[in-house]
Amino acid sequence: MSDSVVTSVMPDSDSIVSLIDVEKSFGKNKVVKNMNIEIKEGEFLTLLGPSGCGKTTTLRMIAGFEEASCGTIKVQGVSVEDKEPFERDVNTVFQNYALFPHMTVFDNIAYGLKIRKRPKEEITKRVNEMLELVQLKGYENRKPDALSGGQKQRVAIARALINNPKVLLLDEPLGALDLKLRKQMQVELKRLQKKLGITFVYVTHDQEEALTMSDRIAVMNEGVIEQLATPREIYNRPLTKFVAGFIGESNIFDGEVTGLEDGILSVKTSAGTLKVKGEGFHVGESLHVSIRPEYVKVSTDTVDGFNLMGTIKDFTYMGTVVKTSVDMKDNTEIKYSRFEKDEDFQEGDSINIYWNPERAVAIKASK
Ligand SMILES: Nc1ncnc2c1ncn2[C@@H]1O[C@H](COP(=O)(O)OP(=O)(O)OP(=O)(O)O)[C@@H](O)[C@H]1O
Repeated sequence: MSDSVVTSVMPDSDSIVSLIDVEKSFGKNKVVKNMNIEIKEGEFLTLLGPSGCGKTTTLRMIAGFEEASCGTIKVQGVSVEDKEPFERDVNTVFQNYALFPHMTVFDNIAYGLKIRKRPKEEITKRVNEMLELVQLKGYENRKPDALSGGQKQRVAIARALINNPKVLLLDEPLGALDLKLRKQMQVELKRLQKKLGITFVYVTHDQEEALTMSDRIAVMNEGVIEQLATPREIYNRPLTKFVAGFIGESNIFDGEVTGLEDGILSVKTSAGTLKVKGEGFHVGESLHVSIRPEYVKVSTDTVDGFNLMGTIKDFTYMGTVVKTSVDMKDNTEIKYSRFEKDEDFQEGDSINIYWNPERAVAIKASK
């Protein structure tokens, strides 16, 4: 991976979990490659990426359910290779809740303290605190079967939190919930994490969920971290073509630098010429340019530095925004979005596309 990704890793001093050159292979299949992450105490860090990119495997290595093929994993500065999962100061919440079906809510939550043989009064007090925390007071005598998906997940979270872990590992914890409940639980979980100050390492393939909840996101692709940064940075300054395409919606062009002036690059693409702000590029260099649909502007006149002509294909009403698709001469499609339909234009109209070059992102072709 690039140097710039490595330098965005936080210093070791305030990290609670460190992955240093961690790799994992199943047979000949290397599914996690050269992974370096420093997770800070109290941080909400999300591993985000498409199915099969190695998120769960990474989480399972931190938890101790999977052994790293090489590299070092530290929790609170101490290497955990030789420690069993229960000896690590981490707890895991799974997508399928993994509750004990024959036990009541109370007993499920109490489980971690019971196996540690804590006094009865302490267990009752702590379980009641947890019930309050996850808003399940009154449900203590129910069995998991008599709970909704959201309630089951709250029990799973309470059960994981009762031991006061330093780090909570969450593997797609909201994956089984319907959209509305999922959104509600996202807010609840984030609030809970802030309130308790516990470090969360969260796995999801849902980019919107990651953007909403995380302090930082590690975007993974084929076992590699492509970018590790804040949601805002990831959204506004994607470092690779993959990140630009995976997070939110983007129009992505492949092109070549034909000129540069005051930090603005002129770029030739098969759809036409365009402008983008970019540093560290030279004339003749290949690159990708990414522009979000909300920043694309249209005009009947040509705009200085741009020669992106297209024909409006259709308008799609998306609820809050109207998305317009434009056919370009190279058979690619550019999308732009507005809160309301642009009354000046109709399907079939020829238009010029342009944008503020500072809103577009120049990405090195090697990435
Ligand atoms: N025990 C195993 N044996 C062999 N291959 C495995 C094993 N566990 C995972 N893999 C493979 O490792 C790769 C990464 O899997 P992993 O579950 O970490 O991906 P993921 O990003 O969490 O995906 P998803 O979002 O679908 O859960 C996949 O190709 C998977 O098939």
